[in-house]
Amino acid sequence: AIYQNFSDLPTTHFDFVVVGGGTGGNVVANRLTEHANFSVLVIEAGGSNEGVLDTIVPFFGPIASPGTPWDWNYTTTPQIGLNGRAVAFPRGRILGGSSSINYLIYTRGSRDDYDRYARFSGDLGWSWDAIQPYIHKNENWTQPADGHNTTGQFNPLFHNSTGITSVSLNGFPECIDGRVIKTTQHLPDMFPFNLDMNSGNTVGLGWTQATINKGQRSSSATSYLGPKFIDRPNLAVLLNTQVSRVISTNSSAEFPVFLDVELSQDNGRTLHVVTASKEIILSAGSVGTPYILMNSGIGNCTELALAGVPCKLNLPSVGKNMSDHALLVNSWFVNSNCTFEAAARNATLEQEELQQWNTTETGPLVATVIDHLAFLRLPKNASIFKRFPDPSAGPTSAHYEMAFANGFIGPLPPNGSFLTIGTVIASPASRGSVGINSRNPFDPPAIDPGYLTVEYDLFTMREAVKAAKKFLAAKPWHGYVLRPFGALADANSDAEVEAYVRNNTATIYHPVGTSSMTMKGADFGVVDPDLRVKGVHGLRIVDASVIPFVPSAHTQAPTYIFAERASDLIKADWLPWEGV
Ligand SMILES: Cc1cc2nc3c(=O)[nH]c(=O)nc-3n(C[C@H](O)[C@H](O)[C@H](O)COP(=O)(O)OP(=O)(O)OC[C@H]3O[C@@H](n4cnc5c(N)ncnc54)[C@H](O)[C@@H]3O)c2cc1C
Repeated sequence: AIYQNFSDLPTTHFDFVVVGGGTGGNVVANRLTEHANFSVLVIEAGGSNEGVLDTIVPFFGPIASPGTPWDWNYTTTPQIGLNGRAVAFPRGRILGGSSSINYLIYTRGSRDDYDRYARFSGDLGWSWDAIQPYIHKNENWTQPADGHNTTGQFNPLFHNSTGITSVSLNGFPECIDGRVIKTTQHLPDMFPFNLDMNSGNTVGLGWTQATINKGQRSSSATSYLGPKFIDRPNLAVLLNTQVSRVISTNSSAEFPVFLDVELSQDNGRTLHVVTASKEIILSAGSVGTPYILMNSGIGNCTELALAGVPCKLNLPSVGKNMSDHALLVNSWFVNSNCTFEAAARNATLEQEELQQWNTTETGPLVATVIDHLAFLRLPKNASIFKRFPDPSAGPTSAHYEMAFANGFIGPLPPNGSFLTIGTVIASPASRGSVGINSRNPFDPPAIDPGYLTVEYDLFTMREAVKAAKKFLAAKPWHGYVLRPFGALADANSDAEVEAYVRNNTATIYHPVGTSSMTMKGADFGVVDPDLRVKGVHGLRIVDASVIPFVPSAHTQAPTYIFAERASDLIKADWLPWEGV
């Protein structure tokens, strides 16, 4: 059941307490409550996702954040690599977490990404081959909303309908689709067509797959906590409740045991405690999880002391090692009346589209704004590799990504129709952190993603912009693309492109690694390969923060995959006789 008020909870004692009802947390809550003997409480800072239109209509993904009630509304620290700019850093604050406010793109990552996780953690269970059952447990492949013929747009060999979260191709064609695909035929060496970037090989250009169920967003709230599951008697979900700390009952012991969770429904004025008898699962995401650890005295003791927080366990990697995907939104004026702007500049048409979605769940609003993605590699002989090692996981991972949209993304300029190619550093070398400045857990953390602080990343984004220009110089775009929009118009020489990159780059919202998994016994990292927090008992982490390197992919599917395996690891510890 779902509870709004702490005082309505039938008990304050549960087997497992899951902190954060987001992407990873709701997977664990679902899988653990498959066992009638396990009681689970999920604590979520945000409110219900029910009826929140901006989080239901797939096309509205970009307006679900930033600056909305469903976003934590964080801002980064001033970024040296971005000429001192601080940028918005959205994180979902609503049941479903970031899976309720993201852009719905479904990409698993590459074989090399997972094989690197396995090597790095010393646990073969994280390898590409080993995680396949967890992809199946998560994915429910679904027909697109318009029921169109999907032959040639994906490879059915790599999909299945046995899982919980719906995934489909976009259910509405965009007017640029033909041109995008034709360009792969005109420039096959640089932009090869990839029938399915979820096959283990991400490289190439293909059709977007997205977490959409017949025209509606499929989030961890609508899927893992959907009607089939939410009424389980052993599952309780408490909304509008922020966890401030986890508390140990024997902090002087060599191995402190953390089983109490401190929480508040009024920003810290009133504090309550709930208790787990088996484990606390931290699933508060790449910002929330390390921040809860630090507020609990688990982190770099010197830094905790500066913030006035008494240290319980010196674990210096907490909050460090963040890798995120920097994004640059590049737009061009185009000669078309068939872009997003047609409706965005016409209130009547906009209303009709919403009406159509409302009545039949068809039309332009059933699709995410991105119709194609390309994951691409720098040439082997790129000059940067003389000075920097290749940070990608291997040949099936990309160095950079391009995301195609049939219009402008963001506040609309007064005139014109647009084409947008977002360029992304898919395998960045820069690293950032989540830090603590205050002993009040309800104050925001200090988020420093360190964008473009390594020269390799600047080079790669520069080459990505040049690649986008080459893409649009191909024949299919002749007569369609008119001219670059904004500062892109003046970005011609390498130096000018680099200046444009520093002045305009922000994030595509994929931070990972702030509670990184490392080998058992390693003297760095935050969790072991079974995702238990090093040096304590009672705490496990199940969210994107454990992923040691950002994959060559958008990060929701990897988070689901990690959480599905994590659920089996937890069951293996508490139900060993079931042989999971
Ligand atoms: C705007 C945006 C667009 C994105 N687009 C895409 C995309 O198109 N495709 C894709 O694959 N990925 C995308 N991502 C990334 C992807 O959604 C995330 O990587 C993934 O959802 C992270 O899952 P998580 O479980 O780690 O965290 P989350 O899903 O963010 O869950 C964390 C939960 O914990 C709660 N929480 C945090 N702190 C506390 C606390 N102290 N007390 C109680 N609750 C707390 C939060 O409110 C939240 O519900 C996007 C992300 C954003 C923000």
